[in-house]
Amino acid sequence: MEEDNHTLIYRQDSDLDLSFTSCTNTTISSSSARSSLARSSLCLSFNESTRISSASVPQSSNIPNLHPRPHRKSDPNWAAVNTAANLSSDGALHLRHLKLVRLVGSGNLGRVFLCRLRDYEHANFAIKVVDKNLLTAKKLSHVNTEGRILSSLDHPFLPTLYAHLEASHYSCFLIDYCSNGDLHSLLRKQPSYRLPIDAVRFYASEVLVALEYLHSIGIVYRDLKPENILIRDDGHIMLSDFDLCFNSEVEPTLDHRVERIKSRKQHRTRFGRYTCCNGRSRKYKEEEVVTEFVAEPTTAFSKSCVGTHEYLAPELVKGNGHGNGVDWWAFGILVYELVYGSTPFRGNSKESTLRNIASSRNVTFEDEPKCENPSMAHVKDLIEQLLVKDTSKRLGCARGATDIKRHPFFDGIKWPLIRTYSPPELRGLSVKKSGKARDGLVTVMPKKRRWIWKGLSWILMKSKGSKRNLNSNQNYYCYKKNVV
Ligand SMILES: Nc1ncnc2c1ncn2[C@@H]1O[C@H](COP(=O)(O)OP(=O)(O)OP(=O)(O)O)[C@@H](O)[C@H]1O
Repeated sequence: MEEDNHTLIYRQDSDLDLSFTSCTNTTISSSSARSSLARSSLCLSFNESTRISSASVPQSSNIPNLHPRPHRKSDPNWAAVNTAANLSSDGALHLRHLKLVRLVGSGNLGRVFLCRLRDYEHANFAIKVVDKNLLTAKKLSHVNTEGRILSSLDHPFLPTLYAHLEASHYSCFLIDYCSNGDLHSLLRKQPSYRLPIDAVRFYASEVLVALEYLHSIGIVYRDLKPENILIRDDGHIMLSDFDLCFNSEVEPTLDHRVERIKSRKQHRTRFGRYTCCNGRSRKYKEEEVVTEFVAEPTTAFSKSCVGTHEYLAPELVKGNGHGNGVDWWAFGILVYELVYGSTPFRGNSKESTLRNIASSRNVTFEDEPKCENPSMAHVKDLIEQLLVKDTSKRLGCARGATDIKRHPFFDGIKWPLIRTYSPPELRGLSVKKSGKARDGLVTVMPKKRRWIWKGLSWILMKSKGSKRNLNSNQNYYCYKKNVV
């Protein structure tokens, strides 16, 4: 048994719970079961032997020790798991501590069950059970990749690995349970399979932040699609399925960019009040140096053909090697699908879809009645900039999410506060209110509080005596370099 503060690795099969097999006939929960139309991921190995990046091959089957997880320290699920482990005679979590509730789905590698701790009914977990006897060496290496990556994550929009249990020929990962199923099933419940534009912005923003985190620790995800975006009970997302990821080096930088801002010049009057020049408001263009944190694995390189047909980037289809850009292409396809209910290059067969992606055909949008909503124009522009076939011109490839966040489609989003935004109200989505959520994506603060915040930030700026501010693009999560 190995244990650190956060993960308990069970190594003995003394309490092997054979209900993994007996549970398979249980009905799949409708909220979390994946729709039968879900698209399966593709993993071709014909290219892999030649020039695959060494970082993409799992070096060992061992899950490394976890780094501290500052963002989930106060998570009550951790407390429940630790309590169960501490009460055990050897201080370890075992399969016997868990009670399987029902099967929620099956994938390429294994089955996922909803489970609870036997002595604590209030916390739901998902356990992914992999029967290693049934897997080929290639699939086993995917399980190892998934385990290594899960053990390195610490982000609200990514799963927390509470325990990795090895029992006989089963490998089990205990992670967060997402009661609202996946975004693909949710999309199927909407009229014309489309989401309202504000809901698109909500999910796109959360996915963007999750991808930003993965890239900042050198992980290229490669399997972005609505099927892999799970929805937690509070309505926020959790990306899942890390078996197709690959690792790369990443060199973080702090970039300085000059931004022209509009401001109103103000003078202090002798009465001590603020007023505008000549009593009228005048706009001045000012320049401000904005410091941005950029950590994008621009040197990532792999030749394996993995992903899901409709979401594959052209460079991946052509098989000459690909890097970080495949995730930004897939992000463009995702946004398109959320807006239009289908993917832009889909053909009558998988082959014709691949041909459309590899062709020089650009993304097109269906004719719509004239729409007054400026967000529609913005979202189309965002999609066009992401679905650029030439990676050197594709938005995100050079500086990652930092550039994408500045796109007008995301105007008004306060990135550091993203977790506090209320999820959209959608058919088929049942959200447990935490009481802390803000209403709407672009929350307007009461006037009095706005002024207090402005005052505070002015005082902070003065006290630092610096002309350079970090703008809202800065990353607030704990950055870890090459932890995987
Ligand atoms: N944490 C979770 N909470 C709720 N449902 C989950 C969770 N993880 C997975 N599922 C569901 O279980 C099913 C299987 O998930 P899993 O990740 O094993 O398969 P998959 O995504 O098909 O994997 P692969 O793409 O490797 O075949 C999916 O329908 C998924 O929606």
